Amino acid sequence: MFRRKPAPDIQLRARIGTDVAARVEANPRVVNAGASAAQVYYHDDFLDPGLCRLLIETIDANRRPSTLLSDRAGTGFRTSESCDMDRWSPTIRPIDESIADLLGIPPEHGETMQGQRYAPGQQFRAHHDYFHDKESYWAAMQASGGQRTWTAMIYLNDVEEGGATWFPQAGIKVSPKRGLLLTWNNMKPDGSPNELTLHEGMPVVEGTKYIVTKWFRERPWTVHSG
Ligand SMILES: O=C(O)CCC(=O)C(=O)O
Ligand SMILES: [Fe+2]
Repeated sequence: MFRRKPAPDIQLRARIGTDVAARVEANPRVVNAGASAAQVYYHDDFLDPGLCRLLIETIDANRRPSTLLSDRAGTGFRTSESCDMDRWSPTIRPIDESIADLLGIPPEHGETMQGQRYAPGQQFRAHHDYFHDKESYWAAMQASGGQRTWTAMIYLNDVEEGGATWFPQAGIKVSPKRGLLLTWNNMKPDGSPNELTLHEGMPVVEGTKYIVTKWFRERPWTVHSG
């Protein structure tokens, strides 16, 4: 009898999941967040305060309303402001490379680091970072490096109140803390999308929240214009 082989992209995603998890598990500064439903880890003080401040200044100088890939979400879904960080700048590049090195993923797989700023009341409602292959954007994403595997986020400041990153189904809530890097695998260990990685950036109540986010693709990321 024939047993159908898993598609190659599923195998690739499974391998990335295993390799990255093994690498971060072996890093004494990385802590497993303890979710059984998803591979979630954090690293305290990943970025020093001076660099956090510099990134905040860059975000403030370049911010514009955040956008969404999905055509299904309504207004109010992602109300923050964002900007792309220039990966070739002498300050951003080493940070980019250190995140990639932490995970053991080649830097070329990383999308441009994105800065985000949330004022009081602003939020990013519950979503998945992986691409849904039924959505209209999928063909373009597949052509530009394929599925998103791991996400890495760094909180650039402490926030007076609110602004936690909440994974309601995996049962994890992380409060912003300057320099803390949070990372998770958007795929399951078998390489299929992990729906339990659903997460949201909860509304900021008091203060301003600044983060940078990197999404890693299964293959090298390429920008397609037009
Ligand atoms: O702001 C947060 O805590 C979450 C941000 C997020 O989910 C994202 O940028 O994909
Ligand atoms: Fe997200």
